[in-house]
Amino acid sequence: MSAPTVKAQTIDELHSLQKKKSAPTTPIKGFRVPLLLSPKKNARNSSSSPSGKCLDFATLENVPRNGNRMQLASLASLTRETGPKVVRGDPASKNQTSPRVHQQHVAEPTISASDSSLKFTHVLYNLSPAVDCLCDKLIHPSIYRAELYEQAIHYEKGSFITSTGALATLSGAKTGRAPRDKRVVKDDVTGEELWWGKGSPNIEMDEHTFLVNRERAVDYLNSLDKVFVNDQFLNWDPENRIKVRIVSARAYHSLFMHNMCIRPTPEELEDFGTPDFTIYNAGQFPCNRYTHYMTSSTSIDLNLARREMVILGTQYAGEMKKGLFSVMHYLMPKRQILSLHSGCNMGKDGDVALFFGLSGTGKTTLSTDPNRYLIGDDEHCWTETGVSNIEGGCYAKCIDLSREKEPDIWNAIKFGTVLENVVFEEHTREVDYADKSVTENTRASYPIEYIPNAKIPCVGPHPKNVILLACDAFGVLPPVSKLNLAQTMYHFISGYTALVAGTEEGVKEPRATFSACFGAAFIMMHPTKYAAMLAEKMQKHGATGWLVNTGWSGGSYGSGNRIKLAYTRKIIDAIHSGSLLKAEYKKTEVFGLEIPTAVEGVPSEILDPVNTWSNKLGYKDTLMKLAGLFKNNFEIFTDHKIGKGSELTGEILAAGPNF
Ligand SMILES: Nc1ncnc2c1ncn2[C@@H]1O[C@H](COP(=O)(O)OP(=O)(O)O)[C@@H](O)[C@H]1O
Ligand SMILES: C=C(OP(=O)(O)O)C(=O)O
Ligand SMILES: [Ca+2]
Ligand SMILES: [Mn+2]
Repeated sequence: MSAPTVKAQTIDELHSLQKKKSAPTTPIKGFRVPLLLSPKKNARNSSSSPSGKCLDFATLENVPRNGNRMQLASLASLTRETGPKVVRGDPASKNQTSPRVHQQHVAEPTISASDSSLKFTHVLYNLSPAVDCLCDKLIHPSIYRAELYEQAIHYEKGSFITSTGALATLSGAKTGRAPRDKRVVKDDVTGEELWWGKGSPNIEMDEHTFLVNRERAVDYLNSLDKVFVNDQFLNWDPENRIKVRIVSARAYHSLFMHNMCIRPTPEELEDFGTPDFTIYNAGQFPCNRYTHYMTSSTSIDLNLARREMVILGTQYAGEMKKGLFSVMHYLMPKRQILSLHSGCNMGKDGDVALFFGLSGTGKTTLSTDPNRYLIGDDEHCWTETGVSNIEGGCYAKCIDLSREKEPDIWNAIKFGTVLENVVFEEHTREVDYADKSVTENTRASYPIEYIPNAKIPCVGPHPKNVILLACDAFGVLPPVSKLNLAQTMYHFISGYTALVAGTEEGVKEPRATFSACFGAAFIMMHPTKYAAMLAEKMQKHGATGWLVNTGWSGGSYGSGNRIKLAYTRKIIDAIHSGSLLKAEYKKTEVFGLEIPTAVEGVPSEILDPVNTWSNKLGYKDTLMKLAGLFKNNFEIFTDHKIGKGSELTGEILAAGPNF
């Protein structure tokens, strides 16, 4: 589970991985991305520096509750009265002669002032370098995106425009999340409310250490000439919408969150007010590993009481998205709303399906279905009235992406899309999606409206089908099984998948992962809390549970093959249409799963995995091995009750493998 890191030893090496040196075609001298901004060697001393019209950072408490002013407090140091002066706009902007500042009090320099209080930090707010208030004119999203492109290309090495117009970026040394470096402040309240200890993703830190890291991040951000501030929303359910602010140092991060969160209208931005939650992303700067609770130079720190998150030592953008998801996993259940690590789509008749699954199991691929409306690919809420997407964008894996198999995702990779860690051909700027030189975890982040069938607003009625995706690299789980409620709960709490480890390490043996609620890295309370809510909702609304293996068939990884995406799609079609509910079923040994004898468009012999293995003994051994892993994993849950009565709990315990 450790964070994927990049294979390069130096920054230059990393950057050389990104571009493929093909045989030279026509040498196009000087063909590079044109510099769209007026370059200034020393932006700080440029004409943009205002004279005397700047302000000190106020502390959070001192700031007027006013949309325009709040943002200037974003970088407040908690320990110093004076600090860098904040101005709005791009320091390199030509026409920016006297930036307007949004607070009247002018700080008197004091003898104790440090150098940082003498400098300016420019805030690019929901990116508009224009100094005038952006609220009085309609700003097209394309302008935001173009400005962020310009910032990235001009200032961030490794940023390029690909042949389809996407922004290729590098996330640096970290190319995946770092769950072991996540810390959560344990105080009187969270100590009681959250899930701590074995199996829990919440590793404790104290308030003081949080403030140490917060100060480190804020000082780093303050030392820069400019920072980006995004004010956006989470959750398409208007009654449970959360206001988030992201303060970051890179245009890449700002564009990523612009795509991933819900984008406010200019009117909403004007009335934005105080955010409910703030991220300080100082990912280029490490934490001090001698700080208490730190075990590496990376730290992702969550403080629920302060409603803040601090990121140090990782530039992987997914930390922000999934960090906010953790926050929702705390806030929503407190309102009796179930938060879900799932994709979600809806048919023409309004039938909604949820797709649960760990990373790489197919949530994004299978919820993005040209025949259905996409509600969202990764994070949802289920309330008394139905489902809502938490996000405003999608984050697709793009390793081996093909136009033919995943046309909607392919076509979404265009201007405005952030393409992380992909390799492209130097002259044509065509991306080679098969190339894993930088990482296997290559990603595309795009606004949800880039998918033609997106359902805007991203809400829908109660789900009819709950699909649990497992990518079983052992190759013993059936391609599809119909689950009763107890089995659904058993598999939901287990959260199984087995992927193959990094291919280059020559790992032959698949590695099983059990991640409670198919998202143990993100849940904040005990898994049974979410499971009980899911059981209650599925029962109430008559939803059917399904287990779909998107992994191996005909043998484990190494001898078998991954089930063809086209077959999985046929299986999913049959679930959606209701035809699979009426199929004929038989029960498997050991796992006791109900499997259909036929599915339209899928060869019947693959439906029972035993048929696909030529080595029958090998099949049985592998099946027993997996069953044992399930049993071991479930041990920590046997003492917990699900829901009010003990009946369901007993049924759930009995719903696992029997041997
Ligand atoms: N049978 C299959 N079902 C689903 N995905 C498959 C299948 N075979 C290969 N894949 C690939 O597996 C990956 C699934 O990733 P993705 O949908 O992004 O996962 P998630 O959103 O759950 O993290 C995609 O790259 C997809 O092309
Ligand atoms: C973004 C992530 O989610 P997923 O792989 O589920 O799409 C992640 O786990 O970093
Ligand atoms: Ca995802
Ligand atoms: Mn996904």
